[in-house]
Amino acid sequence: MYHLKICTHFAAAHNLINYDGDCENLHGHNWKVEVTVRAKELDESGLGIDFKILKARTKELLATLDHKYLNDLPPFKETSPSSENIGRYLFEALEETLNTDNVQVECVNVWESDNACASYSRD
Ligand SMILES: Nc1nc2c(c(=O)[nH]1)N=C([C@H](O)[C@H](O)COP(=O)(O)OP(=O)(O)OP(=O)(O)O)CN2
Ligand SMILES: [Zn+2]
Repeated sequence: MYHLKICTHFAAAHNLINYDGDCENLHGHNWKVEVTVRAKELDESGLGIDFKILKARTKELLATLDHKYLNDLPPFKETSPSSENIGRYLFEALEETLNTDNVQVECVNVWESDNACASYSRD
């Protein structure tokens, strides 16, 4: 099994809901997003999936969050935009566009600062 990872980022504002503390107030982050996929086999070029495709699909998705107020967006209208929930949203959206017989999204890491990260993967 091959494991491929790309890293990109987006900037947005949010506030945690049902949270007792200063993070319930409007604030922002430069989130770093790492997407890992696994590939069973390589193509004739020796690639599990082209990093260009992985980056393009991820960036296209992150563009819908970039420079937005996350709480106003449909995925987070009823769901607190924590790094955990952002990770799950990205994971499920990327599965839709990336998963094939050969390639599956394995993990999404969402870093909200240099020292705090939430990861989402399936059991
Ligand atoms: N498990 C999680 N915990 C917290 C999340 C989260 O998404 N998942 N998010 C927040 C807030 O978004 C907040 O912005 C983070 O606040 P804080 O930890 O205080 O971040 P700092 O960068 O200010 O950290 P310091 O180490 O205090 O400088 C909170 N928790
Ligand atoms: Zn925050």
